[in-house]
Amino acid sequence: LQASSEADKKRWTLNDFDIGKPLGRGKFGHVYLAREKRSNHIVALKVLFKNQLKQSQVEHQLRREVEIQSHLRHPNILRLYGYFYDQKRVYLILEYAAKGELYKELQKCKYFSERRAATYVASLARALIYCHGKHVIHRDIKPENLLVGAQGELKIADFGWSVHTFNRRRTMCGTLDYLPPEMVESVEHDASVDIWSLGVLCFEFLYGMPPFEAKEHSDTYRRIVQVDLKFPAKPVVSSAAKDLISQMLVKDSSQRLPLKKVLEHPWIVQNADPSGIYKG
Ligand SMILES: CC(C)NC(=O)[C@H]1CCC[C@H]1Nc1nc(Nc2ccc(C(=O)N(C)C3CCN(C)CC3)cc2)ncc1C(F)(F)F
Repeated sequence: LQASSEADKKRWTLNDFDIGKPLGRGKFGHVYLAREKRSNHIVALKVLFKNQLKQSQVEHQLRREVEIQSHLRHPNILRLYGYFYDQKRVYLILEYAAKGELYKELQKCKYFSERRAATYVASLARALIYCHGKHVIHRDIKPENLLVGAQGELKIADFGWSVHTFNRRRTMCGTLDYLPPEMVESVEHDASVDIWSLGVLCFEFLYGMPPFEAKEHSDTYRRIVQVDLKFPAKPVVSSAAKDLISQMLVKDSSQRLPLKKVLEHPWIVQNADPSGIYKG
């Protein structure tokens, strides 16, 4: 698509696109496969209803997130090419991830092999190092927010909702599982919240469930703030993987393993495919 410096330099309209099949439902509307007519470029078109955005007071957050997202350029971060709106809807022109939603793949496989998990964790660590380098945090990296590109590469695709779910609303409806202690206790937090969430994600990749899961929210809260980390006996997971997870799920955010050190951890070095692509 027209690589403009600002996503909104080009005035896009619906007429610029042929709309294809629906890809599924996002929180505030549907996502469609679409083709930009001039370039024949395939994209995903996310349609958000203005009245729903208004009801949930997310318009300004969406605007800020679109602003951030349109300036991020990384192979493991889903591109936002631009946006436009009409009377009732906002349309986001997004990169199409050909292999769909990672959480569905995780549900299907139950849990991933150590090589697959390590490859994904390494590519996410690289994406987060890039984001932190641009002072962008809260890339809400739970499985539901990860998509898979045509070559099997992971794409962080959460823009918008991480800010939305991140504030008090997340404690109302979104999953708590990924919240680090300082967010559960709603005290100051910084980029190290993403190290915690990556640790939670690594655990869920290997065991098929997040580490502090509990029936009641109050129990999940308690398990998080107490860092009640227990590794199940099954499936069998290497001690190197458990060591890495234990160094990321640390209550004191300043003591969490820095992302650069995550990439140097023996478990990652020995298991992650350097290309960031899991070849099975
Ligand atoms: C991160 C965010 C929270 N999630 C989302 O936005 C979700 C909400 C709905 C779709 C997805 N959003 C996107 N999805 C894709 N690709 C894609 C998705 C699904 C399939 C798939 O498995 N089917 C169509 C299958 C095909 C088989 N049938 C049976 C079921 C659906 C294949 C490719 N690319 C970009 C986006 C994006 F993000 F740009 F919008």
